[in-house]
Amino acid sequence: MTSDPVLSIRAVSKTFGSRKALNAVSLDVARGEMIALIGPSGSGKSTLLRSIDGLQTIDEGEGAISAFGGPVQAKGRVSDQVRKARIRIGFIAQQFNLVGRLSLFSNVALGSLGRIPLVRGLLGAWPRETREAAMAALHRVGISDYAGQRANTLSGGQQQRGAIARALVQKAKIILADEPVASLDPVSARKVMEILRDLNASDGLTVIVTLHQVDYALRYCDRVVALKAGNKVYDGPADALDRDKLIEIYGPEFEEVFWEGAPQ
Ligand SMILES: Nc1ncnc2c1ncn2[C@@H]1O[C@H](COP(=O)(O)OP(=O)(O)OP(=O)(O)O)[C@@H](O)[C@H]1O
Repeated sequence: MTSDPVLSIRAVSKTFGSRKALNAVSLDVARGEMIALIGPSGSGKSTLLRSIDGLQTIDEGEGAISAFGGPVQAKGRVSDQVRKARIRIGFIAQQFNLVGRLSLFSNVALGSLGRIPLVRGLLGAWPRETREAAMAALHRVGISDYAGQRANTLSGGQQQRGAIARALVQKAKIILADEPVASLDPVSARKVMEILRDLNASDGLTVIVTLHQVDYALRYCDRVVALKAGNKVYDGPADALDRDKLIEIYGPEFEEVFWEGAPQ
């Protein structure tokens, strides 16, 4: 890990009606970090991730988010340069977001849009470089055997790996994964987390992943950021997140957020 900041989040708030989903949250992320974003349901995790990708505007009047040194948004306005940042950010959602009637291969090749003309993508006339990149990405996540299969016939775990492969074809340097394992069985979930971890460790990708399973956060991530009711209540090493802190974040029922056993 180097200390180059790839993301800077400054005093970001987001209000929906009378509810403050984020309350003056600040966060710096260095290149090559793997961060778990945890917190109870409704604590603001998705809102923060979506704000980082410019998919969600933050409150007017304060706050700024930049990526790779360029602005994403500030004071309630998305920057007109947001595309420059977004092309290097891969967003992985809980519900896979593949185009069901297209093949896995086509879905992964779609990651190159933004670099090649849309019409070529729509016609499936992928340049050789894209075809090679798509197959390499499918190999990388271990599902190249399914390249020709329609996305809506793949298992959840395969679809999620496909979404990661698409981010690789996009040449993303940051992966924002919003509850990527929430709909998966434990074996598929672990595989997806291992792939994210490997992309982080071997390729130096910066990963921020929201998780409901705190044991996964502790096992796969070095740094944990916890939100509670829109406030950042923990930001530090995963191994310093002790029982008392977990009770503070989740309340006395905190053991329920562990899939495979809570620390004693
Ligand atoms: N588009 C929206 N309109 C109104 N309220 C919203 C909207 N998006 C989020 N919220 C509210 O903002 C708060 C934070 O939501 P968010 O989805 O960021 O939480 P979360 O921590 O990701 O939750 P979960 O773990 O359940 O996915 C919640 O109270 C939610 O109801």
